[in-house]
Parts: sequence; C-alpha cells; structure tokens
Amino acid sequence: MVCEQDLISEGQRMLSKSRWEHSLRTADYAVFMADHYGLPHETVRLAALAHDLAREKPADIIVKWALLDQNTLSEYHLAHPVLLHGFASAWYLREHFALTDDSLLNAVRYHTTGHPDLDASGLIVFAADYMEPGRTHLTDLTRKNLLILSLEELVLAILDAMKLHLVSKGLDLSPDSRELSHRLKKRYNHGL
Ligand SMILES: Nc1ncnc2c1ncn2[C@@H]1O[C@H](COP(=O)(O)OP(=O)(O)O)[C@@H](O)[C@H]1O
Repeated sequence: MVCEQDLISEGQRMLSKSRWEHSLRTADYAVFMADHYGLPHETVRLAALAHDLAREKPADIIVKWALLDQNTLSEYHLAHPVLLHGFASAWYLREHFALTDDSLLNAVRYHTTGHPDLDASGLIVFAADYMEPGRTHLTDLTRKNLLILSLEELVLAILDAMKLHLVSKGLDLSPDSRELSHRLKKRYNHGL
C-alpha cells in the first residue's frame, strides 16, 4: 500500500492551497462516513486524498493521462474533458505510486460522476467529495438528514440533487451517473 505521507506531499505539490484543503476535508469526511457506515478507513482516506491530483492540469494533459488510463474514451467524455480528471488521477497513481488496488483506483477514477462499478468505498468518496464541510451548497442540517439514509439512498439523493443542479444550467447527468442511479434504485428496490 502507498505511503500516505508520499500522497500528501504530491497533493501539496500538484494542487493549489484551496484545492488541496478541499482534498484534506474530503479525506476527513470520507473517514467520518466510513465510521458512520461501519466500513474500513484506509482505502477511502487514500482515495479521497488523491482524488483531485490531476484536477489543475491543462485539459490536454488530463485527456492524455485519461487515455493512458482507459485506452479509449467515450464521445461523451471527450466532449466533457472536465469529467476526466478522475481517470487522469487514477493513471497518475498507477504510474507514479505503482498502485493496483481496483477499489481505490475506481474510487478516484469515478469520483466526479459516480459509476456502477463503484463499491462501498467508492460510493463514500463520491459522497464525501459532494458533502465535505467546505461545500457551501449544503447546510449542516441537510448533511445530518442525508446521513440518516443508507449509503445507497444517500448516493441516490446526491445524484438527484446533481441532476437538478445540472438541469438548471442546461446540462444533464452523465451516462455513468444515470447508470449508477438506475443500478442503485434496482438494488434498493430489491432490498439488497
Ligand atoms: N454527474 C455529473 N454529470 C455531468 N456533469 C457533471 C457531473 N458532476 C459534475 N459535472 C460537471 O463537471 C464539473 C466539475 O465537477 P467537479 O469536479 O465535481 O467540480 P469541483 O471542481 O467543484 O470539484 C461541474 O461543474 C459540472 O458541470
């Protein structure tokens, strides 16, 4: 497993102070959520610390690293390169930290939109990125109410809120978000 201190040094080096502080808050919130849902800490903490490593790279570098991660990218992703910084960060972790843990890499790769392949750790990183206390679009009361839900219901609520926000800007949820929402609804309806 990667040394947390090495990841911290890399985050400080690659990101602006405000973005790095967001990553630190996301990591703390992800650990808090892991405790809340009875899950282990290590994967969520490391993934949250690393999730935005490539976020401030120029778009051409992000696309290049994302392609190294994925070989091919969908038309949708190529048309929305901002959604690729998770893929680019995952490649960076594989290349420079020799990380191979799929749970951690998927949590980083898919943190922006979510994805049906996310496991519980990945769902927590996705939710923590959206809910960390620096995100002023949520009140403490909303956070508290969200945490009453199961992890699956909480992620569904976030996807619904994202959809409303995007629609208000004339955009729509990504196919990965829609597929995750569909899968979670199916799983939830079947009581799994
Ligand atoms: N689920 C989604 N589906 C489609 N577009 C999205 C989704 N989530 C985020 N976006 C778009 O990607 C942009 C960057 O998202 P993100 O990286 O989460 O923002 P931030 O810089 O606040 O962390 C958003 O401004 C939005 O336009």
